[in-house]
Amino acid sequence: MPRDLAETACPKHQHDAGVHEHGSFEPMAVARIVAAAAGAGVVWFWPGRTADALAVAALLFAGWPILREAVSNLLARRMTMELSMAIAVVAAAAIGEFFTALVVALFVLAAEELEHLTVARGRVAIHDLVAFIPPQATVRREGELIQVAVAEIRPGECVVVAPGGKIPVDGVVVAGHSYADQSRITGESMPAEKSAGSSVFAGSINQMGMLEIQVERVGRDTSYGRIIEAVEAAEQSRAPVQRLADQLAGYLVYFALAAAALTWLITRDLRDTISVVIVAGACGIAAGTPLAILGGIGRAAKLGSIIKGGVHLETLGRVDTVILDKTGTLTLGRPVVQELRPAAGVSAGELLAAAGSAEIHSEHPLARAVVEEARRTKAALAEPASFSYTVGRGVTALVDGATVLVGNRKLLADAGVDVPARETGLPGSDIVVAREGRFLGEIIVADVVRPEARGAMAALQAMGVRTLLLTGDTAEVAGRVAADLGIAEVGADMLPEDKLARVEALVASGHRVAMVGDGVNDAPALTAASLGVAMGSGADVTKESADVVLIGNDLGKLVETIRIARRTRAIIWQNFAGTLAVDAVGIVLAAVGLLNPMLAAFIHVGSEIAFLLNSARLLPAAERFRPERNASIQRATPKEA
Ligand SMILES: Nc1ncnc2c1ncn2[C@@H]1O[C@H](COP(=O)(O)OP(=O)(O)OP(=O)(O)O)[C@@H](O)[C@H]1O
Ligand SMILES: [Zn+2]
Repeated sequence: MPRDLAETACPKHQHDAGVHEHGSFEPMAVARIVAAAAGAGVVWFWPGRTADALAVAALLFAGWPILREAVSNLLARRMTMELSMAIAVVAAAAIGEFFTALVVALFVLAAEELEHLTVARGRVAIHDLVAFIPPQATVRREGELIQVAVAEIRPGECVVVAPGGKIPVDGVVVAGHSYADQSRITGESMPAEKSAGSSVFAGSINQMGMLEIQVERVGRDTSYGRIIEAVEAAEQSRAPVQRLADQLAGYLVYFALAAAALTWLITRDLRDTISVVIVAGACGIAAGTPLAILGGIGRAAKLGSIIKGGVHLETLGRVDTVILDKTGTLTLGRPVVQELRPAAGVSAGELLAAAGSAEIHSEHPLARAVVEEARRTKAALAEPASFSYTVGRGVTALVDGATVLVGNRKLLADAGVDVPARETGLPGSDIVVAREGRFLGEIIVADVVRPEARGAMAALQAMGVRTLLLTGDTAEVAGRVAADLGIAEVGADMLPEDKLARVEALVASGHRVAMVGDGVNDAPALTAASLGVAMGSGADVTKESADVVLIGNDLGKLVETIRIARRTRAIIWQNFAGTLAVDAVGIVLAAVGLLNPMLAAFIHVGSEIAFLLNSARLLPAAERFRPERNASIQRATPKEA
């Protein structure tokens, strides 16, 4: 069940108990760090029995969480860093090296605190998203304006948003004129003009005038709600690389303990043995990996790309083939009738009326274009008595007692209609129409290629990604679009099952395939692909089956999202390689007696923090609502209007 946005707006629900709220210091952790430092100071400056007693007390107090964690790990038969560090601390204390024990404990505690702060910062950046929707909104009920909780607003109601206010719902403007900053949803930094009929999104900021909005979606159902949901899911879901990271961290502990045993057997030097145990750190990968994934997903969300989990981010970073559907994906999906070509003895109006009537109930973009043109020219439309749709072919309807076919040449040919061959060089896709077995003529429909599509395809190719256009349209139209956009491979006249088979074949041959689509009939191919990408304007099923949704319908954002995914992968692998290198070198140095336990602890903690910060580079900057910046946009925009 989708939870309500307002309900989760309280950040308390979001954090698990172990993590500090809002990235602040926890007094108890600070007290333990201070105790360890003070204890170490006392032993160093005033050595003696009293100092030793104080040191033991400080050690018990400061080292308690490490010890407790180690014991619970031991009981759970899990090999962790806490366990090896606890062994080292206890061993050092046992041979009377209280200073060493305290300093190692100090390093471990400080590193843990830093780790918590970094991870918490990542979560704060993301929960800022949640807190962005105001809990209350102004609604018009029975003619009066009242304040209600956002959770209580229902679709169909009207909300009023004052200038400078945040838009709390997805909906359509019914009155007012303004500009909205939608950067949080679409990643688009230019404010968009809004007037009656415009769609607005929850999470955008109304910049200038009063807007009255008819509510379509509230809370988790809004585009913004889905972004939040995706990011939260990402926090919880575990990418395969995460399991690898945890395993690797476990092996490193075993390896360090084995190396320590060997060191002891050969050198009989307890200090060197302790150094070997201490030096190998793995939190840089154990904690750095989820942080990188969280950062990657958060960053993509800021662009308006919803990635539904770490596993998909990982797949996206390895995609080598991108398959695109034509209508709605490479084109705007709003085709317009260009030309009517009635057959001899048929009038243009008759052709359009027959086609328009048959298509009245079809949701297909081509059908909408035909119906729109029929309405615009006031053609005589009739309600069809029956209506059926053949996937990838077109519609068959009973209009005024006559069977009307509207679709491609195959539809008519299958019904035994004599259709003249398709002329080449038509300015768009052609729809053929027949009534009672007689060819009535052709309707030429053209769609506009998305302005960013060409640049996006070029960028994908530059990144070494193969692009492929698969469409149900004719080879001529498909070839023209592909040539225009610089796409090398084309599959035309494809039924949804042909697309599916093609995707499955590519996946089976070892390619990592992203399928980008928007239509209902793209859903199977999206599911079969290694990664399904849906356009935000697409059908709901398509968005459901997809692993990534491009809310802003911008193919350029797809390219940027792939870049983010690749960067995330690169950072995770840097951390893996770095950790292995530091640990290997450290263990060797410690075993041959070149490190003391404190230096070993310093190397352990220092390298871990370096890798953690490496991951933190991916986190999007925590951006709060900044009135100054928005005010300047507010002044700048009207000039253009
Ligand atoms: N309602 C309809 N009216 C007219 N023609 C239709 C209709 N439905 C399908 N067709 C014909 O069938 C072809 C394939 O349709 P389909 O919906 O499978 O396309 P698609 O593969 O999703 O297209 P694209 O790749 O362009 O998005 C269309 O190009 C059109 O010629
Ligand atoms: Zn560690």
